[in-house]
Amino acid sequence: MITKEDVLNALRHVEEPDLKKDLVTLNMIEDIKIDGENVSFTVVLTTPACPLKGLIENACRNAIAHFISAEAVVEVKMTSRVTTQKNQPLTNIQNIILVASGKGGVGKSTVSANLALGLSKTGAKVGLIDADIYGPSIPIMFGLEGTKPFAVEVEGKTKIVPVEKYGVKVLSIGFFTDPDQPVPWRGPMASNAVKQLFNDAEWGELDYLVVDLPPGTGDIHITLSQTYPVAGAVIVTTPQNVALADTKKGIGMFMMNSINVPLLGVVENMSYFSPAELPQNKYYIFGKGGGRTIAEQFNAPFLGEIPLVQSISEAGDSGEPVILQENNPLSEAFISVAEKVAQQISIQNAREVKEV
Ligand SMILES: Nc1ncnc2c1ncn2[C@@H]1O[C@H](COP(=O)(O)OP(=O)(O)OP(=O)(O)O)[C@@H](O)[C@H]1O
Repeated sequence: MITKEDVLNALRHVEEPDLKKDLVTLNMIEDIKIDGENVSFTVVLTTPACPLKGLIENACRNAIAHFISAEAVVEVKMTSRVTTQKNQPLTNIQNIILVASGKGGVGKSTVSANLALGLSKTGAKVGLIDADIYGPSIPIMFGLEGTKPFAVEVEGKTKIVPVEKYGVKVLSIGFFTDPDQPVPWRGPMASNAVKQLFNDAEWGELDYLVVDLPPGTGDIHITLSQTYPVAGAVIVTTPQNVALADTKKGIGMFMMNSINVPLLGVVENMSYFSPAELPQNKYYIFGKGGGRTIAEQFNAPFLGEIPLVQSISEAGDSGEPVILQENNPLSEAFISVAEKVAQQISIQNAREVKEV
């Protein structure tokens, strides 16, 4: 007769590849049911975006077959509970992800939009803050130009309600400014406006809150990093030397002692040009491999290459980010970036728990 103990003992042989501990020690096994030869249980992953889902499921099946019985009929249910950063004061927001770049125009907003949607596609609850005070482009990318969010009263306080589009809750500094009027932001004024998007909004429960920062290094970066415990920063760069030089400065800022934000990794955007009529051709017009080299220099994960393709810019301009297109290799490239970011956060959170 198979017992729950047998199942747990077998699953002690399955290691979570990123967290380097077995699934039982990590409390990832729940709801074990046994009926004769039928065994079922749930594996609780640390993110729905887990790229190792299939691998872990197979390892569980093999462990039951090997350590209990090859005759057992195994049902593995996969679910997830996103782990949280320690000391997170915004109790309903589990992980804040900053998306930054050394230079402007490298595709930071494009990556932010597709990253938020990629995380949401895998089943996570996701919010997106557009904190790019110099050129908020998220309203255009989400087809939300001219949108004015509602306000609600929550426990006697007025709160802004983020606008929900494609399953992601969005707030942009652009919802509160006139697109035709320049706003001469003073440093503290800009930081306070961005902080309001965090504190004075009714976000509800979020697994991930992606923040599209202004380009470069400035007040907003410092204020946010020092006010909220940020899960980490995703750095977007293009492969040219001029972009890479500024990228190093951007990364350097997050690594300063007073800021100390973990690097979740580097995304190289506009890695090569592929014409629509010859999609298999790759032209490395800005040089090759710069993003990967920078990631290696800072000992950070390389999260992927995104080509320069007309449809990415068209999708952004038309308010439907490219990741929404099914069976498009570009969508897959962005989903892979989202999975790797979620994976890095899980690793980071597991490390923090150990250190507490
Ligand atoms: N991989 C790509 N292929 C084609 N066009 C792209 C790609 N990435 C970004 N773009 C286009 O380049 C322009 C700039 O991109 P985006 O607004 O994302 O950059 P940014 O770094 O956020 O800029 P800013 O400095 O203004 O904040 C947009 O028109 C966008 O659609």
